[in-house]
Amino acid sequence: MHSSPSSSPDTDTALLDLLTGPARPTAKTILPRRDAALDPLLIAAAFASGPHVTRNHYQHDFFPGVMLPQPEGSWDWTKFTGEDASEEPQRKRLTYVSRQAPRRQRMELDVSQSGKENSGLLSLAENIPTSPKKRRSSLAQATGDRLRNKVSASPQNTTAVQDASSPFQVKCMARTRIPTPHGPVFLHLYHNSRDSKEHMAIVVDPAQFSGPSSPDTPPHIRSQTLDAIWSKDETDVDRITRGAYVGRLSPMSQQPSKSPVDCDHSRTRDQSANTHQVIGLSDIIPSPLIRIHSECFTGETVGSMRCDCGEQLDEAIRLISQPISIPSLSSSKPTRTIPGRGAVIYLRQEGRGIGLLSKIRAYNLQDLGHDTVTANLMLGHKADERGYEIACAILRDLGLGNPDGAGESVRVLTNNPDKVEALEREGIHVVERVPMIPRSWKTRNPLLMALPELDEGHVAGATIIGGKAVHGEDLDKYLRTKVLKMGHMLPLWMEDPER
Ligand SMILES: Nc1nc2c(ncn2[C@@H]2O[C@H](COP(=O)(O)OP(=O)(O)OP(=O)(O)O)[C@@H](O)[C@H]2O)c(=O)[nH]1
Repeated sequence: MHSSPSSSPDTDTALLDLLTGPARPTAKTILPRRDAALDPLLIAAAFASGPHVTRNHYQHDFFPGVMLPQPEGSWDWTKFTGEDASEEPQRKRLTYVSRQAPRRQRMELDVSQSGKENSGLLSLAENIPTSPKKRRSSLAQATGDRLRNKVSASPQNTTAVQDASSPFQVKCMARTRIPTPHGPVFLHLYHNSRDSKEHMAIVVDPAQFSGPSSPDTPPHIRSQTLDAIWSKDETDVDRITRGAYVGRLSPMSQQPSKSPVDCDHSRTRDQSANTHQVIGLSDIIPSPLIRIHSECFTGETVGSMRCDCGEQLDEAIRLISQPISIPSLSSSKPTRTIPGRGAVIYLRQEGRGIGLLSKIRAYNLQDLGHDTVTANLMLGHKADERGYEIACAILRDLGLGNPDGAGESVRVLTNNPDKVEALEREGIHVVERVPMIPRSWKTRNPLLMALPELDEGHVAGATIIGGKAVHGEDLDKYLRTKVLKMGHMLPLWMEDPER
């Protein structure tokens, strides 16, 4: 506002007040500061009542916020309630709900229960504590003999690892059909009595959609524990809902599977084996192709190019799904083709068993120049902390790897010699190791580029399911470390880029 030359300052102020109202009194005008900043400790001590308040109360946060690193006097005193210090502070109690059955109940698993359908493994496996490393030995030792007896008493309901020192069981809780870019698979979810993780089996066996197996076809790959009758009260709908059905499930087709005791899985397999012996079919039908795969969230879900795990999972399903040509036994019959068959056992052991948290830290150490192995060691882990006992129990449940019992030998997709050794140690009969050559190596290595199986469709792209080949500095380093430090059986062809 401009004041007119004729107006006085008083008139101007009066006019201003008229238009805007009188100036508000400020805190400064009402309560002028007379003193220095107050010491919050002194004030807290003044408010505290009784001699029981000592200086230790300050150290133990008796006066919340007083000890926080704030400028002196800046603590918000409106938060101070002035409560009697002799009273216990009211703490909000959280309610913890345990998924674990009481210890007494877990330990009471008895041979006497073994005749009872659905009594043992289900409750045991569903109530396994979440820290398997600490609990493993005590639970296994305490219940060892009882569980072993139990398994032998009801073989159709559980599949046990045959290692007497650490007996445990697996049970297929549910199965469903999953369509993939490579064809349909059956996803099986397993519980086990050693850890609380949901390990899985991805079974490739599309022949199951075409009806029961016949003497001149390989046996279907099915879970014995899934097909078992779990309880007397179980209805057909219950069985179908958990995946115990045959053929292709649809609104028009809903046929529950029979218990292995009734149709006898083992007999079916034995019969097939016998038939194979007579006509020599087992010699010409290759053993099912399997892969034991360890979870890799970064590689499989995020599409990380630090490793080739996503690609390996995809490649394994692709290779297992490839149709199999069977030469004819008689000259009058033509060569025939049967659908590919096998399984990926998907183990929840992220980061070679060290877990996702440690793996993420290991990646940062790798960025600092360390390789996969030294990064693990620097974090106090072993280079590889995985175990394969659960995988073997799942294989057995699926009738794989145990030709002496009711199963078939297997071919294993891996470059890792430790895996083959671990499977054989557990009694899995491996007839062949099939190498997993990284897709990018097939496209970049001049020696491998001529491979007839090289799929033109898999040239460049992402690493996740249905993806293509990728390569990069991190991945090259990762693969080199596998070959040079972990003994993976891959033909190393590229120069060390850091030289
Ligand atoms: N600790 C750690 N784990 C990793 C790293 N990269 C991938 N992994 C994990 O390694 C596991 C896969 O292991 P691989 O060595 O690729 O495969 P393998 O199963 O031993 O060998 P192959 O059968 O030949 O593929 C998964 O659990 C991944 O999460 C890494 O840099 N550090």
